[in-house]
Amino acid sequence: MTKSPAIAVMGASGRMGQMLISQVSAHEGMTLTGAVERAGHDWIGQDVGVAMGGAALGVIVTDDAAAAIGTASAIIDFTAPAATLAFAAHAAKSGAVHVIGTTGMTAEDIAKLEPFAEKTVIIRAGNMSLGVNLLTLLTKKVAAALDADFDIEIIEAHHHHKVDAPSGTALMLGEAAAQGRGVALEDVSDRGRDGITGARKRGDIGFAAIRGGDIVGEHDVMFAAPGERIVLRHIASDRTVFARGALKAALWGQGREAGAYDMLDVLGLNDA
Ligand SMILES: NC(=O)C1=CN([C@@H]2O[C@H](COP(=O)(O)OP(=O)(O)OC[C@H]3O[C@@H](n4cnc5c(N)ncnc54)[C@H](OP(=O)(O)O)[C@@H]3O)[C@@H](O)[C@H]2O)C=CC1
Ligand SMILES: O=C(O)C1=N[C@H](C(=O)O)C[C@H](O)C1
Repeated sequence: MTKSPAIAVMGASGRMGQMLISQVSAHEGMTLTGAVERAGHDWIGQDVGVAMGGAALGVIVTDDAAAAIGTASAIIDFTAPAATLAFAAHAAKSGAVHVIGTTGMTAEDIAKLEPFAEKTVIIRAGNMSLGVNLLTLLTKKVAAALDADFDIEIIEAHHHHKVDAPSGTALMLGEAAAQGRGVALEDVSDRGRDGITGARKRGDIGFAAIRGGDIVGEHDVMFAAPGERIVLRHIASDRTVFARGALKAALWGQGREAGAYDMLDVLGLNDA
C-alpha cells in the first residue's frame, strides 16, 4: 500500500540529497517516489538506494524532473539556483509543494519565484534547522535592544566544497539583525573586506566567511562594543538537522493555500 504524501528529492546524489533520500525512505508518514539528478549523471537509471551504496529502495534515479515532480505531492530541493528555478516552474504546474533549501539565490532569482508561489506552496529557508530559526528571533531581539555602539558582525564557517558566500544562514541572520535595528540590510551590509577598506562604518552589518575541511555549518552573530561583546552561536554538527526541517516543511505544506512561506511559518514561530 502506498503511504502518503509522495516525495521527490531533487539533486539526489548531493550531500543533502543523500541525507534526504535516507530520511524520507525511513519516514513512516511519507513515501519516496522520485530521485532526480541532472542529465548525464552516472546515477541515472540506477536504484537510488543501490547508487548510495545500500539496499534497493525501489526508486530509479531519473533526469526527467517534470515527470518526477508531476507525480509528487512535495519536492525537496537542495540543489543550485538555476535548477531550483526550473523545478519551481514544474511544481507550480503540477501543484506539488516545493521545499527549497538551495542557497546562493540572488534577489532576482527570488523574485522569479513569486509567480510560482501564486500557484503552489513554496517553503524556502537558507537554513531549515530549528536552532538557526530560533537564533534569528534572538538576533532580532538583541539587535532591537542595542544601539549602533554595538557593531554587528556575522561570521560563518563551512566545508571546503561550499560554493556560495555569505551562507544563506548568514544572510538570514543579517536580515534578522537589520529588522531588529529597523534598517534595510542592503543599505548597511558590508561584505568581502580586503585591502585598505577604511574604518568600519557605524551601523554596518559585517559578514565574514571561513571555508575549510568538513565543517557542517557554524554561525556567530557578534555584537561588539567598547569593553564588551555578546556572541550568539549556532553549530550544526550533523546535516540531519536540515533534513529533519525539510521533511517537516513538506508535511506542513500539504493542503495549505498557495503562497511563499519560510521555516518560521512551519515552526509556528512567525509571531514570536
Ligand atoms: N537550507 C538549508 O538548511 C541547507 C541548505 N543547503 C544548501 O543546499 C544546496 C546543496 O548543498 P549540498 O547538498 O551540500 O551540495 P551538493 O553539491 O552536494 O549537492 C547538490 C546536488 O544538486 C545537483 N544538481 C545541481 N543542478 C541540478 C539539476 N539541474 N538537476 C538535478 N540535480 C542538480 C548536483 O548535481 P551535480 O553534482 O551533478 O552538479 C548535486 O548532486 C546548497 O545551496 C547549500 O547551501 C545545504 C544544507 C542545509
Ligand atoms: O552548504 C551548506 O553546507 C550549508 N548551507 C546552508 C547555508 O548556506 O547557510 C545551511 C547550512 O549552513 C549548510
